[in-house]
Amino acid sequence: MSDKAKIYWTKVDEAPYLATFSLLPAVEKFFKSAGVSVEVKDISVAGRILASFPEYLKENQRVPDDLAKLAELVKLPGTNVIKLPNISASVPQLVATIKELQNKGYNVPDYPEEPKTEEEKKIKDTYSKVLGSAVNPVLREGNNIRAISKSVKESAKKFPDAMGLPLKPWSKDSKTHVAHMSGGDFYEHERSITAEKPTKIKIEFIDDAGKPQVLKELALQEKEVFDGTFMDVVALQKFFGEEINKAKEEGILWSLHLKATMMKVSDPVMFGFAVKEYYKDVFAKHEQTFKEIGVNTNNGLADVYLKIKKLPENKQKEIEADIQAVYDKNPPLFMVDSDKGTTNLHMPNLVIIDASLPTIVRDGGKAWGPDGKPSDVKVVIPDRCYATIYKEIIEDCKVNGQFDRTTMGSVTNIGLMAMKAEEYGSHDKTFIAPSNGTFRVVDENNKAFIEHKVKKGDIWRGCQVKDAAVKNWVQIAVERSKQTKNSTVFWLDENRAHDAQLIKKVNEYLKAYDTTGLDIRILKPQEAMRFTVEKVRKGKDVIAVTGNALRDYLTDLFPILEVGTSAKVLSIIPLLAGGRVSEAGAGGSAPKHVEQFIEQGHLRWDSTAEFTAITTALRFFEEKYGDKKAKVLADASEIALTKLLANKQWPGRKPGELDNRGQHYYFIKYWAEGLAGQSEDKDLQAKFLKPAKGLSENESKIIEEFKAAAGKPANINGYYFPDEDKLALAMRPSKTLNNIIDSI
Ligand SMILES: NC(=O)C1=CN([C@@H]2O[C@H](COP(=O)(O)OP(=O)(O)OC[C@H]3O[C@@H](n4cnc5c(N)ncnc54)[C@H](OP(=O)(O)O)[C@@H]3O)[C@@H](O)[C@H]2O)C=CC1
Ligand SMILES: O=C(O)CCC(=O)C(=O)O
Ligand SMILES: [Mg+2]
Repeated sequence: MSDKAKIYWTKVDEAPYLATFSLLPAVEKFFKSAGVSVEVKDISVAGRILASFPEYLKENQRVPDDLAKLAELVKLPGTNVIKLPNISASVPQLVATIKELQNKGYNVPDYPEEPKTEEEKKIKDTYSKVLGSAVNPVLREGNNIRAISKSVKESAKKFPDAMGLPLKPWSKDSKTHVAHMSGGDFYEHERSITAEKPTKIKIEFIDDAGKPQVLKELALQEKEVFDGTFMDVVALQKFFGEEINKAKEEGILWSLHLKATMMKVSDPVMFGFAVKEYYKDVFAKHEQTFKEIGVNTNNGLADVYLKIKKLPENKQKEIEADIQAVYDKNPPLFMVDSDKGTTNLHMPNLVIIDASLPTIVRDGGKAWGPDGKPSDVKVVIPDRCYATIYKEIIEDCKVNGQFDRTTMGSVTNIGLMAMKAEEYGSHDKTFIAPSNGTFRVVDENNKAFIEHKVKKGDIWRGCQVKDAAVKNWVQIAVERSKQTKNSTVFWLDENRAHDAQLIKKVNEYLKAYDTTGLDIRILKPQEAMRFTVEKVRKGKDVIAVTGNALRDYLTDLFPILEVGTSAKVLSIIPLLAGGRVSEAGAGGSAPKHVEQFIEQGHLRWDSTAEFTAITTALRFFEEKYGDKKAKVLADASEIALTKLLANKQWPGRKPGELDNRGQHYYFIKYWAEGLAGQSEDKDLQAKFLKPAKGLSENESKIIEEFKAAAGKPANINGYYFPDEDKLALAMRPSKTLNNIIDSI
């Protein structure tokens, strides 16, 4: 194999980070046997913080900026990355990571929430680049193909209730429903243009006294789409208030579903308004105190609990009692952890719409209440751009009942996200109106093509999509449609300004292909959901071609319904420059799994997604360079996964059951057996004969060694920045297995 044979493996956070310590040592050995080397790149929150502040660290504590390096690499033609899910950090997560690093002797600066000096402003600015969705938009330099592989789908049909949690029945009289705004939202205010030629533009704010301020200058490429919109926060808060009252009358839980991680500037602010509204009696009574101690509602109720620690005990008690009184008056909140009293409004990163909505649909419209019991729930999704898709599927379930994993079809997603498309590019173009005034987007001649009159506090957001990204997205959609002959739906709404621009492009670019005999259509998101749900209920497969946010939403929703978890999804990003990113799954980093691992020594993280990413990364070498060894390795890894699924060897939820480490063992065993059993490549066959024999003969011994280590707390001395020596020991408890792997 050529010297290009390198795979970049990302070091991330939480459960997939832990899992890597067991899986990667074996993967490195297998890859090496085909001449493929593995280079680990650290994109964890802790790693990114350390890389951002070299001047604060001792020489031996400094680390390279791996994300910046990867950002360059994904723009080169031969780059092959295996990307695992990483944290898109909220402020509370960032602060917790900083604290952990400081406690371990890394002198990184505190996060200055309200910077006063120039130095503090600089620090906050640096941290803002670590916050939120800071990795994915940078690495995803291509559009996304997320699908469920045949073997995974087959296995879900065979074992419908054993993969993830089972689907629960819906009742026709479920009171669960989606509530969204009817005006004043991003949907209503959106304005959009397509640049006819390369154009320099400015986003500016002019206050009511006429004083202008330039917020951002940027250059649009030819045929690039730019849109601007805003959320009227007075309307938003009024909407929250009304829906809180209605949920009380309806006797159901109140829940809020946003994407405060990916939409790191706009959504925490919206979240903050919900906190202020739900706990408004507390905020009214303690307004002055909260101001003095610097409570920031965007960080959730947890920030109140954190900041009141500065107050005398009796004052703390009074505030805590006032918070309790709110629960007696208001509808019960959707809970994140009812045992610990953690609510939906505790922190902005706890309930994330892509993962939270599917579980409500999966659970028959029920969500956990403060009493620890499942209950009907009001699902509040303020903005209408995407709320209607969930409305549609929930109403459909009330009429047609729960889906059936044994018969339902599959939804593949072709998601637009290349070149920071749509919401991904909005972070540095989102602004909170500093006063009443006007946001204007002007061209070189100072001619405004977008103008929004706003009130103080309104949230203004700009997005872009480059023409090359859209062209590539249409191309992938057509290719997939041709390969599968499945109905292919572009989820675009002609009544949304941005979508109207995209519809023109899609219609134009489709003309370049012979689409005879294909079913390609453009439907509004709500209608697209109706169409898709109807098809999948009949066992038909559908291709959903969507923008960035719907990519995110649908790639958790359908996999969770179809196969129990988005961890079993195959994600490939064909990079525009010619390389490939194989993403592990479509879900996140499962923080609850880490908690369980630390407390009970059981890691329930399912690595199916990593296994599929291993295969697709190897296939890249096969497809691009015709590499035979990579092909043999890829074939064997695919067969290994099929065997693993046929034997139901994925992690159970409780200690004593197979966990992530055991799952890795079986994958490695089958992979080695596959290589030893094939004759396409004699070298590989010879190399794996002995390890395959060892892995097979020692099965019961290895499983015993795993069992001996299970069920006890795992001391890894940390969460965001654990002791990696301890972690390696905890994740590799079987000496017998380690010896076999080390001998390869
Ligand atoms: N690609 C990326 O980089 C992504 C990163 N994220 C980040 O992940 C974090 C957590 O996000 P959250 O919204 O809680 O979503 P997650 O997908 O991490 O978790 C939701 C639930 O899904 C289940 N789950 C997810 N992955 C697996 C797996 N591999 N094996 C078994 N179960 C799994 C778990 O269910 P149960 O607890 O019932 O076992 C988990 O609690 C956030 O910091 C977010 O920013 C989120 C999405 C994508
Ligand atoms: O970038 C992020 O914040 C997470 C994105 C996500 O959830 C996804 O891509 O599925
Ligand atoms: Mg997602």
